[in-house]
Amino acid sequence: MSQSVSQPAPPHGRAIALVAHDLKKPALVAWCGRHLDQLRRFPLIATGTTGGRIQDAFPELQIERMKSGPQGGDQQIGARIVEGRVMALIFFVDPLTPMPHDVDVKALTRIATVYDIPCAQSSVTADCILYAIRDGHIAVG
Ligand SMILES: O=C(CO)COP(=O)(O)O
Repeated sequence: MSQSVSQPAPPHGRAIALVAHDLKKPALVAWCGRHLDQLRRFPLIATGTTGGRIQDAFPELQIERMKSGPQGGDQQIGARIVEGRVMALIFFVDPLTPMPHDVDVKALTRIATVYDIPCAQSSVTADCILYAIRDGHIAVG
């Protein structure tokens, strides 16, 4: 008879979306590492490559991965925002490298603004968003 191993229930409620351009991925992985206790309490979604990097570094996190950003992943996260399923967007943007999918990047940050979703583009601002969630200033559900 096999022994059942109890898994923690997956968190529910609105997600924290995690996205980073290539040169910023190490900074986002490091940021996640500093906030594992808080991040594991929320559903996490990410663009494909970003989510893979975070998952590799922290296998204990449950991350729903979209397509890669240039393949439509930014748009998938934008759609989740429109559906009311995202409470914060952590998007470490590389402002110095031209992106072939620049329109998608703009569309994602634009739709976050349209829906008044807190959006952080750096570690310090991402910290502020987590403090705001912790202190009840951002609705989780
Ligand atoms: O390009 C991105 C955001 O615009 C991120 O996509 P990846 O996480 O797939 O690299």
